[in-house]
Amino acid sequence: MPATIIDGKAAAAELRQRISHDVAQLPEPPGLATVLVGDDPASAVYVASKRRQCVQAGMRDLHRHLPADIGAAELAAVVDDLNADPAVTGILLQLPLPRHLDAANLIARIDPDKDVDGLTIASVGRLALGAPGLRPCTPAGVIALLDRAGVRLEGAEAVVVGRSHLVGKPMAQLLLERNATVTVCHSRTRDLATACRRADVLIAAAGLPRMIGPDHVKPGATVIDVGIHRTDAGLCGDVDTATVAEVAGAITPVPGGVGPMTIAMLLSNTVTAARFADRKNAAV
Ligand SMILES: NC(=O)C1=CN([C@@H]2O[C@H](COP(=O)(O)OP(=O)(O)OC[C@H]3O[C@@H](n4cnc5c(N)ncnc54)[C@H](OP(=O)(O)O)[C@@H]3O)[C@@H](O)[C@H]2O)C=CC1
Ligand SMILES: Nc1nc(=O)c2c([nH]1)NC[C@@H]1CN(c3ccc(C(=O)N[C@@H](CCC(=O)O)C(=O)O)cc3)C=[N+]21
Repeated sequence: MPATIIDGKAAAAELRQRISHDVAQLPEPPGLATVLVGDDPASAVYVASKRRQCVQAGMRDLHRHLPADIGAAELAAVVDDLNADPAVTGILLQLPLPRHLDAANLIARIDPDKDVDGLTIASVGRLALGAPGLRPCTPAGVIALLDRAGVRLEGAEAVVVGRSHLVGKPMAQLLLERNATVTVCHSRTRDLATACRRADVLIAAAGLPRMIGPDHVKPGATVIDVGIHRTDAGLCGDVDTATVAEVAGAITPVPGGVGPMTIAMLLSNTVTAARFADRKNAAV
């Protein structure tokens, strides 16, 4: 029997409804500052989508578009401005940055309480300690999607392919927090297919088009495809969906899977960050 398709678009729409409701309860609308440097076409599409959904949820869109040749000091000053601006409750620095800029340095400047991408050292530390904080959007979206699909994580074998700061590593930590037994694979993993076949829940986030085939999947497993690639034949993920769907129990499509959940979680983090700001103001 072919796999159940996990509908990320529907899950994201549901989540956005809840977020709009939460926004309406806040004393002030949250403000999201998306920072786009240069004109990478894929980044422009994602940022446009984030901004549109931010406005639809009743939040303020405080976008900054900066030239590709902006200097590091100048961009740092923009981040400092956004940190200091009380109307800005969330800051997202869209990656990748042009090559002459050091992303790690710039991310480190973001106020952790406004870090809606969950990428600052403070956010990473809070996640590692299980302390309250802002979690990276894509892994948080994957957990929300698994919960909604009724996938049990406690005691499950979870395998994550990829160990980036943006996706793989925080994904592994969130799965661990939910009491899964977690294996993390990467480019130096010796026998990827064997490692992946352990998985009750397989998360593909390696960034290689259709690299996960039916040989990587235990019959009945849940397969979450984080990858996103533009090819001549359209969008595809890291999973060869058509063949894997014959083996898996459930699978996320690309598009319409993890992508929409990433943006919904960004909105959710922006609401959380606005609550942090409220609490700080109340304490003053
Ligand atoms: N849908 C969404 O919302 C999002 C989608 N993405 C997509 O997810 C994918 C991953 O993104 P990101 O984590 O940023 O990518 P990175 O390129 O930063 O990381 C890729 C990871 O995969 C590992 N890897 C590479 N090749 C192999 C291989 N042959 N076997 C096993 N592991 C391998 C790398 O290992 P090593 O560390 O050893 O180099 C690395 O850890 C991309 O397609 C990206 O576009 C990303 C963010 C959000
Ligand atoms: N600081 C930072 N934070 C990020 O979260 C971040 C980033 N940089 N850089 C790039 C990746 C990629 N990413 C996606 C977001 C939405 C979709 C998405 O909505 N995808 C739709 C399709 C959209 C389309 O047509 O391209 C879908 O899968 O259905 C995909 C990918 C966030 N990223």
